[in-house]
Amino acid sequence: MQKPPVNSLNLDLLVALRDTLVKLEKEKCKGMILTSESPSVFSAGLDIMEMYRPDHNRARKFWTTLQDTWIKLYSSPYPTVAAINGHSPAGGCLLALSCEYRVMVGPKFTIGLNETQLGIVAPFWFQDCMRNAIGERQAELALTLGKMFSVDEALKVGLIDEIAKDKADAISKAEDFLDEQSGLPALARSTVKVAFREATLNRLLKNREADTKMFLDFISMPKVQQALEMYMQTLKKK
Ligand SMILES: CC/C=C\C/C=C\CCC/C=C/CC(=O)SCCNC(=O)CCNC(=O)[C@H](O)C(C)(C)COP(=O)(O)OP(=O)(O)OC[C@H]1O[C@@H](n2cnc3c(N)ncnc32)[C@H](O)[C@@H]1OP(=O)(O)O
Repeated sequence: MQKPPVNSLNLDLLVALRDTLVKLEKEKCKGMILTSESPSVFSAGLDIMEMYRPDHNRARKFWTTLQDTWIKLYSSPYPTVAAINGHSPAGGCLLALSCEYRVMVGPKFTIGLNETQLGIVAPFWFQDCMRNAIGERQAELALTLGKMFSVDEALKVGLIDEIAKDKADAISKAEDFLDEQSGLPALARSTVKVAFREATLNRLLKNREADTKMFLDFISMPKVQQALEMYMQTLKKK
């Protein structure tokens, strides 16, 4: 990802990500490493400006493109690794969680689904991804608190798989993971992957329109708009 300053996921970046994932699948990609050009941020998550005082049609397109991107990434037949070389809150954490393996550069960055802290709610499929990685108990604790994990905490709870000392080390560890996968029969590998992920995928596939409506209704609430405005001001003041 290369959208300075913080790889916030606006409609343009999501379209680019989705189209890349579609292309990789068509071209029978052997493996993908998702990382960031920024030296300190993997992705700041959804672009708050896409939710603040939104145009209804654009907001719908934004959300359905996010759903498409997640579905493509989560169900990709080829192996995927997140080389998390910076902070990874909310939607950034979702992207990492949707890969098969996570290597994160330590020690100073943070990762987690922090939505509760902003007065917004992580959608059920964000929650499902966290639950699938760290288990029901730890996911409930993390999501209700909107907890951002340090790299050590993330490793301990199973949110990431390995710690790297810098980006080059993260890429090298990610390549080791991909090398290990490359010797396996591709169809067997991808069938097992999709079997593990099917229930989570189907939950969104069967409820896409309801999920979109919930998002549009939610961001239309004056209280939510107020919370987003205050949050943007805090970020700008910083
Ligand atoms: C019942 C209801 C059910 C369902 C509801 C449905 C849906 C609701 C939607 C829920 C989903 C939300 C998922 C999300 O992803 S929300 C976004 C959460 N993201 C964050 O909280 C991250 C915020 N950013 C930061 O913490 C820091 O920026 C970060 C640590 C990433 C980097 O810090 P750094 O010091 O390097 O940079 P900053 O100076 O803070 O930022 C630089 C500029 O970038 C702007 N910025 C930062 N983050 C965002 C963002 N997410 N969107 C838009 N813009 C962002 C920041 O304001 C700075 O701008 P300038 O001051 O330079 O103009």
